[in-house]
Amino acid sequence: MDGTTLGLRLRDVTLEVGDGAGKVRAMDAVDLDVAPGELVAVVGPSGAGKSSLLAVAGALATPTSGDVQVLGEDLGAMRRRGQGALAEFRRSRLGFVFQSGNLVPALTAADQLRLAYRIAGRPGARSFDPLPLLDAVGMSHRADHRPGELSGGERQRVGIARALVNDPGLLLVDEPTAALDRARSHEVVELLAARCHERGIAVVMVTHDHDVLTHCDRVVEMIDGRLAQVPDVQ
Ligand SMILES: Nc1ncnc2c1ncn2[C@@H]1O[C@H](COP(=O)(O)OP(=O)(O)OP(=O)(O)O)[C@@H](O)[C@H]1O
Repeated sequence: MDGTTLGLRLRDVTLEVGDGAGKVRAMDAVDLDVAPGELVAVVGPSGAGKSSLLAVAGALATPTSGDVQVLGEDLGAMRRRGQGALAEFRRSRLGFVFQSGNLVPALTAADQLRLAYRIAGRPGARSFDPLPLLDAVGMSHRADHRPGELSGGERQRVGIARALVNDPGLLLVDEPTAALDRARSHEVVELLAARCHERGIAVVMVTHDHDVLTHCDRVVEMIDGRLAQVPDVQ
């Protein structure tokens, strides 16, 4: 990827969901650029279209119109090559972090990462060592713990490490602090920002938590499907 390739580029993206009288414009003429190594927060009221934006950027939803480029790849063109191409792109180039970690209950922290590595189709799955990544999120001492034996903040940190196993170019993060207290929320978003800046990952983070915006490079607000920059929210 050259220096000018954006992590995410949305142009005039509209997404209509539902049918007939229930049809809703979840995204309305949205433009957004996210550079490599930039953490952009998306705020806005419930139902504004924030999750829809993540779904479109993550190739999980097809926009009604407009252009979506991820890491220089046109998702529309990729979709025309087939769902297999999109799924492969998602597995190999994108990372997702969900509310409360979304971990597999039966697996240890280390095995969560091993499984993700295998699913991502990375080479040498047998010899993959999850410890450096767990260490990077301050969790190597909990490598053998299952999610039920971890705190909310610890689960979220494992979720972040898991999202990084495929070395994603674009990380999509949905309400990472929803289950956390204030101190843990800061810790988790600080960690995301550090990883984003160190590794040059473009990050889009949906949040209701205005406390953590100070760690973000830029904040945009969605209202009724439309996106606006938020000046000086920090
Ligand atoms: N499958 C669907 N069918 C009909 N309407 C939908 C569907 N999915 C989303 N919507 C509507 O699209 C709009 C945007 O939803 P979205 O989930 O993107 O909002 P959000 O900003 O993420 O909300 P929240 O903060 O509550 O998670 C809402 O009005 C929602 O009700």
